[in-house]
Parts: sequence; C-alpha cells; structure tokens
Amino acid sequence: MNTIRVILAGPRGRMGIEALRLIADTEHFELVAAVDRIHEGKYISEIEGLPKLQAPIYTDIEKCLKEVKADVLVDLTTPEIGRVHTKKALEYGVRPVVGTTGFSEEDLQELKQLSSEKGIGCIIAPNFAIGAILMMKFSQMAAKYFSDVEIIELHHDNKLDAPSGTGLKTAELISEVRETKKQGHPEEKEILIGARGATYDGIHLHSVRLPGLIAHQEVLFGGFGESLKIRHDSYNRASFMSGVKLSVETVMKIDVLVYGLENIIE
Ligand SMILES: NC(=O)C1=CN([C@@H]2O[C@H](COP(=O)(O)OP(=O)(O)OC[C@H]3O[C@@H](n4cnc5c(N)ncnc54)[C@H](O)[C@@H]3O)[C@@H](O)[C@H]2O)C=CC1
Ligand SMILES: O=C(O)C1=N[C@H](C(=O)O)C[C@H](O)C1
Repeated sequence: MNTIRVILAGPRGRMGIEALRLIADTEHFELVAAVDRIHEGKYISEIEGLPKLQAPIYTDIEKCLKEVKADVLVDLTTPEIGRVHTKKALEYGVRPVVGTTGFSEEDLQELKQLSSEKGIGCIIAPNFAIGAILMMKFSQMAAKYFSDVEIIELHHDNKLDAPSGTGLKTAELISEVRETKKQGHPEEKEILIGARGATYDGIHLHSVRLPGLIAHQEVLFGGFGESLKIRHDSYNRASFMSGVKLSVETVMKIDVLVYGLENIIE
C-alpha cells in the first residue's frame, strides 16, 4: 500500500491524541505536519512524547499547506476552525477527513461544491464509530415502521456543539424515510421553553451534557402498545479510530464530498 502523508489539525485534543497514536501505529500513514493553536516551530515528538512522529507544528494552516507536501488533512478541532481548515485544504489540493462537528448546512454545501470543482475527495463524518453508524442505519430502517421518534444524545460537558453531529445526522437520515409529522398532542404547550427539545423536520432532539460521559445516543420509537430503543455508547475515543483509518484510506480513492460514513460502509 502507498504511504499516505497526513496533516493532523488539533493534535493535543481528546480526539487528536488518539489520532496521533493511530498514525504512529499505521505503517502506511506518515504524519508530515500538525496544525495547533500554539507551539509553532516545535515538533510533535517534543509535545506528545511519541518519538516516532518527527513532524513540525504550524499554527497557520495556509503556511503549512504551502510548505508541506501532504495527501490528507485530518481535522479534529472546533466548528469555526474546522470549516476554515477544510476549505483551505481543498483549495491546496489536500483531501480533508473531517471529524469536527457543528458545520451548518451552508458550510456543507460550500465544501461539497469546492470538492467537486477541485475534483478531489473529502469526507465529513459526524461519527467515526462503526456502532454509531449502525445505530443510525438501524434507526432509519425502524423509522419506516415507527413514525413517532425522539432522539436523546448524551455527551461529556466539554462539548461545544448541540445537538451533536450524530444526533443531527440521525434526524436527517430518519427524515429521508419518514413523512413529516408533528408529534405529541396538537395542543401541547411548553411550560418551560425548551422542555420538548429542539426539532428537525418534526423530530425532537434532546441534548444531555454531564461530566463522566463520553458519547452516547438513544433513539426511541413508540407505536401502539410497544416501543423500540436503539442505543449506542462510545466508552473511549479509541472507538472512533477504525473509522478515521478507513476514511483516510477511502478519501484517496474518491473525487467528491461524502457526508457520513454510512455512505462508505456497505
Ligand atoms: N466524528 C467523530 O467520530 C468525532 C468527532 N468529534 C468532534 O471532534 C472535534 C474535537 O473533539 P475533541 O477532541 O473532543 O475536542 P478537544 O477540545 O479536546 O480538541 C480540540 C482541539 O482543537 C484545537 N484547536 C482549537 N483551535 C485550533 C486552531 N486554530 N488550530 C489548530 N487546533 C486548534 C484545540 O487546541 C484542541 O486541542 C469536535 O468537533 C467533536 O465534536 C469528537 C469525537 C468523535
Ligand atoms: O464531541 C464529541 O465528543 C463527539 N462528537 C461527535 C458528535 O457531535 O456527534 C461524535 C461523537 O458523538 C463524539
């Protein structure tokens, strides 16, 4: 297999540290640079104690993309920074693999267009965990039979975006197969604003943030005299790494933007 040269943005974050380990442990991946908020001019080996990774750190994505020859940018940062990084990478012909969540519909459309103009692949994956992809697929299957559904996503309390990218993607997948419907009593009133959560195409989405949690989601379906609950739990961030690896390999073979790993995993 040819070596894939990777730039990692967000190397000191919770996901970034796992991604560094993945790159160090994967023979055909080579870390060629990292993009961080600080530590310009230092080397990853000095920061994270991973002596195998001798890559320079940049604080300016554009300088990095100009100076370093790379195939893929893996972005695990914040919504504001991630969208800039993804756009710049596409402009410089580097294929983005984006785990960062919180992009708007307009961001996705703009990036999709740029990716096809440039004719290079881009993967934006709200969740890299195989179990979470299955949870979303199973939820879409179930929604054909149960049109009443509520999504509860539960995350650690350092999460910036709500609802989670996974929660939103689940609602999008369900709305593709479910007739638009207003759930609950037609005269239902919120006594406290927000009590019924956010809505996406009539689907209620509830976000829980608590210390001790990592990433969890339940999709609850209700029918006459029965209910169905589909739940996924990530207990650590290593759970996301097989999806990151698959995405880095796959993005080299595609020439459009793919939003969601369910489009890659058969
Ligand atoms: N797709 C997936 O499967 C998963 C996605 N995520 C998403 O990944 C993102 C990162 O999550 P965590 O690692 O938990 O967050 P984190 O807060 O631990 O890490 C974010 C990192 O981005 C860095 N950063 C901020 N501004 C930057 C800049 N200008 N240049 C370079 N780096 C910058 C921060 O220094 C920090 O190290 C979030 O959007 C989260 O929702 C998280 C887990 C799984
Ligand atoms: O911030 C997180 O932690 C996670 N973010 C992603 C999301 O917003 O869905 C994926 C996973 O849930 C963990």
